[in-house]
Amino acid sequence: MRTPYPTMPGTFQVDLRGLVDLLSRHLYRSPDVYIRELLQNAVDAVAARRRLEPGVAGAVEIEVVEPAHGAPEVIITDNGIGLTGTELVELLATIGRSSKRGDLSPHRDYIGQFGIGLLACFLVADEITVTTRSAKDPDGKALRWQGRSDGSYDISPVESALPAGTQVHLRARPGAEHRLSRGHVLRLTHRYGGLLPLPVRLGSTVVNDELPPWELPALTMDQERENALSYARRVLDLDPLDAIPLHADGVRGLAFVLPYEPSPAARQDHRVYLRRMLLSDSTDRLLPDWAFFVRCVIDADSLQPNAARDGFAEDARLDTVREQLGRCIRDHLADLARMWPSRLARIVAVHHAGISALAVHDEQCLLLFADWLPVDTSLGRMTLGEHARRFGELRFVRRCDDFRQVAPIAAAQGRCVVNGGPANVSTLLDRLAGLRPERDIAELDPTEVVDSFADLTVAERAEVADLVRLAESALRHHGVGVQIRAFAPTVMHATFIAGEDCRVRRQFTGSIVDGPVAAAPAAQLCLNFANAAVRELARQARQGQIMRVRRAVELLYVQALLLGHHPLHDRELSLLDDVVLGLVEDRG
Ligand SMILES: Nc1ncnc2c1ncn2[C@@H]1O[C@H](COP(=O)(O)OP(=O)(O)OP(=O)(O)O)[C@@H](O)[C@H]1O
Repeated sequence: MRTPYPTMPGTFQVDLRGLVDLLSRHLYRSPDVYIRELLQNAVDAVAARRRLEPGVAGAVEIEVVEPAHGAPEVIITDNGIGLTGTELVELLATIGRSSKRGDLSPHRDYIGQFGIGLLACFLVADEITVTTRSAKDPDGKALRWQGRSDGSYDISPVESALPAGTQVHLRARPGAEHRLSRGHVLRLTHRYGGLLPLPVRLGSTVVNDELPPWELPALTMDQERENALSYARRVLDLDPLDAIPLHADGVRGLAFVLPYEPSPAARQDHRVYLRRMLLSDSTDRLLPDWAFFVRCVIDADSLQPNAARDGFAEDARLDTVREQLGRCIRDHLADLARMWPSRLARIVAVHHAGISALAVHDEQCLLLFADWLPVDTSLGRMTLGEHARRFGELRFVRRCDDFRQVAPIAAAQGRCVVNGGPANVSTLLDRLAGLRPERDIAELDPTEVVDSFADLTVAERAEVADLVRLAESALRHHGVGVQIRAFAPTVMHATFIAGEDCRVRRQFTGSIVDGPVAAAPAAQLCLNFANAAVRELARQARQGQIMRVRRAVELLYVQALLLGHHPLHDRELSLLDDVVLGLVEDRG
């Protein structure tokens, strides 16, 4: 009995339509890559011929035929190695077979390697016609291979004598006509082949008459920089803050410092060429993550493209190049610090958030940028370098809330306290303290600020004794003690002083008090004797205005909490409500 399946060993069949669909939907970003694949095959074919005949001058010609009726056609001709009959069958009619791969690794002279690039033509045409004559066989005839998107193909001899090389002919499939129009092909050829090192002509126009920006003639470094900056303006539509020359193993290029702060989550859209052929202008992961403030243009001849050709394969070589490119950027910035500090200051002003993130992990970077990083202080925003020049020692608080509380008091005393609250700042200051001990950088405990307040004289203490007693009894069940000192600014009635554990307790339990009221209060309300209203309260306390004084103290307590950005919990809200009600009813 016959089985419904073959019992002999078989070979895989490929559904070409399915494969083309896969390429167009999942591998390539756009059907326009067909021009890139054709150009790349032509350039590789010339490279292969040069291995055979070293002096040969390669050339690529593109012709677009736009008939009045009917679909446009594109013909691309090269004077490369060409193909023999056997190679036609083996290479063109076998998906995944490539002449450009060595046994183990891809050949360094070629851009292609996967043996699927030609299939990209099926994204825009139903039929590919390749007419070719091999340079390896001078007496051989030219051959024509016609492949169709249903997977069938024919090979036939060509009677007319043709020079060695290959011609690929495409007719636009319905719906893809615009992709084969002259204007579109010119744009694509210019985009993908604009820097190719052999002449590429479309009709009589040479498409690639430009040099890469890093090869433009320049007599001075300033001219070199100007060349790079004007390239960025013209080609990338970017007005960069600076241009950084890039050199790595088999890689040349430029990095442009973005004139705006990019989101750290944004892709790094780099423009990358492989052997002078544009792979993509939105390649990610070419630089270390920290370098998100630059956009690069590079040409590589040592890296392997990925199959989609929109970037490079993640391998050890890319790791090395990434590291080397990162070093170029870092060295350049170090040069700026020494020679053009104002240029560096402009860069840091725009990108300090990114640079701080980098400096957290990178000691050298921290030392390099430390003086240029801006920080908020009680005396205004300034760079760490300026701070060091003006104040010597640096004291910082870790949290923005502490800073808000301490800053007005410190400022009134002419004291410079740095806000370590924003992302990375206190981590950087901790690291800098270790790396540069001579800078005398240390954390300031916000409760220490009270130590700088003036103590009252014996007479003044007697004057405020009743107020202290009343205030303590009003705030005891909140776990808050009371002191009276004199401090600037005089408009400030009071400040709330709480250590970190008290703050945490407040945050999680809504109360400073942990269980029964503690013997020693965990936090202090420090009333300001230099403030006129507080002195008036002391007077009223002496006159026995108990309720009025209690209400005012409760109000000052809530006000001090708000000034210190401590969230109000039910206890304080109802206290505030009570005070307001008292005022409205005039119970004071
Ligand atoms: N213009 C050409 N001249 C000579 N040989 C060619 C030409 N175009 C294609 N070929 C041959 O056909 C093979 C398959 O081409 P294809 O573009 O599909 O893949 P590839 O260039 O080898 O690799 P990749 O998929 O990475 O582009 C090539 O390896 C090459 O041998």
